[in-house]
Amino acid sequence: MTNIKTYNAISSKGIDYLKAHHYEINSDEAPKAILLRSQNLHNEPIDEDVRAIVRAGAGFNNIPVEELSKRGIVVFNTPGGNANAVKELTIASLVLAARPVIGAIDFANDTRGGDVSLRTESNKGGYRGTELAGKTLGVIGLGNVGSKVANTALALDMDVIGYDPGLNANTAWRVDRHVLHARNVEEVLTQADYVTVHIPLEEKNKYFIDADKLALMKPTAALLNLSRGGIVDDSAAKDALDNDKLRVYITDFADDVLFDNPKVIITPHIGGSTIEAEDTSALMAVRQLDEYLTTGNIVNSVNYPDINEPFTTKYRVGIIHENVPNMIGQISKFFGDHSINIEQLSNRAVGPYAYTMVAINDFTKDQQELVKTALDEIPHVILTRRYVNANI
Ligand SMILES: NC(=O)c1ccc[n+]([C@@H]2O[C@H](COP(=O)([O-])OP(=O)(O)OC[C@H]3O[C@@H](n4cnc5c(N)ncnc54)[C@H](O)[C@@H]3O)[C@@H](O)[C@H]2O)c1
Ligand SMILES: O=C(O)CC[C@@H](O)C(=O)O
Repeated sequence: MTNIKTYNAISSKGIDYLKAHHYEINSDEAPKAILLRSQNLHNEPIDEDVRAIVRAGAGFNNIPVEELSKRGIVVFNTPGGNANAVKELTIASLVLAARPVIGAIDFANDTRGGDVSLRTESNKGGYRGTELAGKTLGVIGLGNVGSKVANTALALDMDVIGYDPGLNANTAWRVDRHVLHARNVEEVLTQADYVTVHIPLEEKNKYFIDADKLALMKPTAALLNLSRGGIVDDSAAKDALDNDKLRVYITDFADDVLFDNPKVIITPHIGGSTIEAEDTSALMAVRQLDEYLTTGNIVNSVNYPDINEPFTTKYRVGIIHENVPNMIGQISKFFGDHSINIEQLSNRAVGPYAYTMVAINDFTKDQQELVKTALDEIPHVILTRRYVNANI
């Protein structure tokens, strides 16, 4: 049985799927894959036998992707699996930024005893808020979460301006045509009454919202961060709040500098914490993992290109290699030189890496042995795996 090591609370739907597909979980065997949520893997040794790491979730800044890529370990995430959950908490956060709901609930509870009705009615004036309708929402990052937030805000009668230079033909269609596309982030920051960030924590996005960007925002604006700690410079946000340059800051990421500030609302990283999102993300994760381990198909990898082909031959060889010239030539020559007939060859590259999948029907034991030992010797090949079609 293939052992999968897990971290964090993975939905039982995902665990049951693995068990039903002949995997064992956290046994004494060396693990072939790791399944996790927010566990920080940066300083953890990764077992020699590990072939894949799957993040049941969107953000993968807790995984040392660059180092794993050099070892041929495929890292997956589950894009969109929890986007609706984050969207809903973002909308709740918008409401909390517009109306003093938390203070009002505390006040209502404190009126216990005596003529409750009279006391609540006569003091509720302190809990008046504003409406979202007619205000401008700025959405930074229009991916799986940001596009949903932008579209939903339109339904709340907000004007929405979005910024995402990474949109492409496949992703832009998700954004409603009534969302205004900003040419730069400054346009969003200067115009919005509410700014919400939905971008990954990559090197280039560290402290993306810093003191300079905060200074561009309206002093009456609210800032929402349900992306990651580290995307907003929390100290700069605190300064802006303390100096009345920002009205309210709502974040899903606790930070010491933010506690005990009446203008801050902190939730404990619960954006994706719904039953539905945890089930969906875990199921996506384990299906992608099983598909890779049994067929070589790569779906939703963050470090290698996706190749997802029907497995119609008896065998396949998956070759992870660097994205350099003449790899397909050398790989095809290798198969030709050893009289192995290629039924189909797929190749895709992304950044410094590429993946080649070779489909084969007639494949003798000697040839299979040769592929295992000699194909890896081609310069720039990182690793080679053979897959056998159990249905043929
Ligand atoms: N709070 C939570 O529990 C929770 C849950 C899910 C996701 N997240 C976080 O939210 C992030 C976004 O999630 P998603 O599912 O929408 O990811 P996604 O990959 O679908 O979308 C991210 C978008 O951000 C854009 N982007 C990147 N850098 C940008 C920048 N500097 N300016 C503008 N746009 C930029 C990309 O082009 C992409 O379209 C995740 O990376 C994760 O860190 C948090
Ligand atoms: O797993 C979680 O609880 C959080 C997930 C979230 O941060 C994500 O990036 O998808």
